Amino acid sequence: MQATLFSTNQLGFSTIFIVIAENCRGYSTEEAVGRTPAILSSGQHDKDFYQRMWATLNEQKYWQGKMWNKRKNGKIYADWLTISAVTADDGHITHYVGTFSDITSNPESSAEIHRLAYYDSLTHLPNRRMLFDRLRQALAASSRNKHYGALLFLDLDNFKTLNDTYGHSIGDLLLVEIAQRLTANVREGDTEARLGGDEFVLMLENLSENTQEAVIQAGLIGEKIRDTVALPYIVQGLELWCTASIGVSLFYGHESSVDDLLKHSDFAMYHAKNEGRNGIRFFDPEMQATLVERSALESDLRHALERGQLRLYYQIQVNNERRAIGAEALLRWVHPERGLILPEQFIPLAEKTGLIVPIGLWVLQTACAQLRDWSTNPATSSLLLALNASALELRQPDFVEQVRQALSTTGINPALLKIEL
Ligand SMILES: Nc1nc2c(ncn2[C@@H]2O[C@H](COP(=O)(O)OP(=O)(O)OP(=O)(O)O)[C@@H](O)[C@H]2O)c(=O)[nH]1
Repeated sequence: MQATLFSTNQLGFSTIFIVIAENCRGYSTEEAVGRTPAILSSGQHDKDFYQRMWATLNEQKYWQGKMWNKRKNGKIYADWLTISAVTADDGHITHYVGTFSDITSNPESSAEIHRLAYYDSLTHLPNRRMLFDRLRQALAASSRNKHYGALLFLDLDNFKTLNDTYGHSIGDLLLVEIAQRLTANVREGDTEARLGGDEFVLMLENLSENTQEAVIQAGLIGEKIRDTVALPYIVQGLELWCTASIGVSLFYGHESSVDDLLKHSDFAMYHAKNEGRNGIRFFDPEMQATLVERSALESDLRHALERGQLRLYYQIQVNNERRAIGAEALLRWVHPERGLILPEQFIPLAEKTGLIVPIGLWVLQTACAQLRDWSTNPATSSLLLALNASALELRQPDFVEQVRQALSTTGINPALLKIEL
């Protein structure tokens, strides 16, 4: 344990700063004498901390506690600080004397030092340094497993106005709430970090091996994050609204450096700001085009049902004697501009957006209606009809009820309907 004795005048300025060890936190005796202990200040303690310390010192003439300090080389460490106020005969404080003892090697302090070095003290999210470490590991993992990853750069919109309107401490509380929402909305294993100010980064790993799919995955997660951030917040009884602009770049192995990736996402985020904020922008123009195309398709898909653009085609199945024994219902989307769209192009989108549930219900009702029509004709009345349902539909709590209702409304023989996963 290294101890350093110091003495200051009433205003806290050092008159003597005696360095017992040869080298005090990197400062030589010549450098330290005449300076205040504030040269060791790490910026980790807020105004309140110092106010409380001075109040105790002046009232009780004594204070001791742990203080996070900074060495000359910038490294943060823990000191145990003991200060006594020295008084004259009439009781007024003439100066202070104290000792610093380096307690960095205490296990508890080491853990805290790690936290200070790698985590943001306001939100407790990983900081820039931790993000860069994780990003380096993620690039190495991506180069091994050949899966894409993505870096999403979020900057809150007009946060300065919010700070100016409600005050910095409300702004701080909002930043904490936003950090919690980010954490709740990504998968375990993904990293959410605060770079500082109103800037956050999400690092997604293990996206698809296929570029287009990875773009769509990152775009969907970006949209989910954007929508989640935009929901209202209640902070100290105030209802606050805040949106974020998001820039995205994908990574694949070591194709780009860590610095470049962050720059790319930042650059894309500025594009999102310029386009009116509360938006998502990919760094790569082709990826952006994929995202725009997917968004257009999604918005069209939302209307496809009500506009009667979905069709069920029936592929007849025959037995060895080439007699029809059943049929499989095949779903197609007849898009007014794009023509016939196959399920593999729109079912994943329907599943990700939840549209699969109303679409699945339509398929079920349409298939049952078809069976009812077939039941009136002896040539088709015993045909078995098979249709596909997605796992998401089966997980709906009212799925069984919906099937029961479709059967009873149409009055068909349930044995003729086959639902395949
Ligand atoms: N409450 C709080 N505010 C911070 C903190 N760090 C930075 N800020 C403030 O966050 C604001 C960031 O503003 P900018 O991102 O530059 O601008 P903006 O108002 O968000 O506008 P756009 O980014 O252009 O949408 C500034 O007013 C900073 O003072 C912090 O830790 N707490």
